[in-house]
Amino acid sequence: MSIPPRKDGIDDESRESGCLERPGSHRPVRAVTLAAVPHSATDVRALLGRKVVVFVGLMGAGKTAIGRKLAQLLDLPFVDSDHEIETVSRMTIPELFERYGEPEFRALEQRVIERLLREGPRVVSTGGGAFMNPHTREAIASFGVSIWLKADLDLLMERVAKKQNRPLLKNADPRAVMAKLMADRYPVYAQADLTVETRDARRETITEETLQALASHLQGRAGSGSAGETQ
Ligand SMILES: Nc1ncnc2c1ncn2[C@@H]1O[C@H](COP(=O)(O)OP(=O)(O)OP(=O)(O)O)[C@@H](O)[C@H]1O
Ligand SMILES: O=C(O)C1=C[C@@H](O)[C@@H](O)[C@H](O)C1
Ligand SMILES: [Mg+2]
Repeated sequence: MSIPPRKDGIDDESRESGCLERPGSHRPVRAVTLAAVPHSATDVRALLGRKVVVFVGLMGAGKTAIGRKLAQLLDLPFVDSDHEIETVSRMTIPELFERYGEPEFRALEQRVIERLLREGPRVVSTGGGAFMNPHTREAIASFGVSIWLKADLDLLMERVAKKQNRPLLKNADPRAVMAKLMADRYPVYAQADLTVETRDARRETITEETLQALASHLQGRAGSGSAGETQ
């Protein structure tokens, strides 16, 4: 009794040698799948040139945590705009909101981010509302590559519950506030050059995924085609 042919029509010898024969041809074709080769941080740093990497997204998405790690990989300085605002004003963000109100905070945020963008290649993590300012968006588009770190509501709420330093969430129903911010802001964040979906995974994992998305985006600009882009 002969062994019935496999359903895929590939005989065992061809499968083991990795060689298939095209129907109607006698030229063997090697059946190998080329795995995508990950880009090194050094390559990505070179592709970046003078551009600033800018993280945008909602409170708790991990802009500060992932931005800092990505900066280490790229061997670039890291600046968090919220921290920079606190340094120049010598006040905490809750104090700034309380004493001067949100519009003053937003004006200072715009000035600080514009300065950071002009100071040369670096990784900048912005505060959650920064990208909603059209002037800031324009400046980021001129000087930087923007990355939206996108997260779902449960993850954001789990993360922001740990600290009480976010004035917008000082509310009886912070989850409803966050849901409203998602509805208002996600269409604007979607204008970022890249979107990286984040989740409950190790910081190193999300950082590596971000590095690879950035590499694909920058390569797409240098050559043809791109991956991991929003638009
Ligand atoms: N991948 C991760 N795994 C575990 N914890 C994380 C991860 N990313 C961030 N966190 C934690 O979640 C919290 C929020 O992260 P982070 O401060 O980086 O968010 P953010 O986007 O900068 O928020 P904000 O806009 O309020 O500054 C922090 O306590 C941080 O340590
Ligand atoms: O989402 C926002 O509007 C904010 C986020 C924080 O990073 C701070 O910039 C501030 O609490 C406002
Ligand atoms: Mg932050």
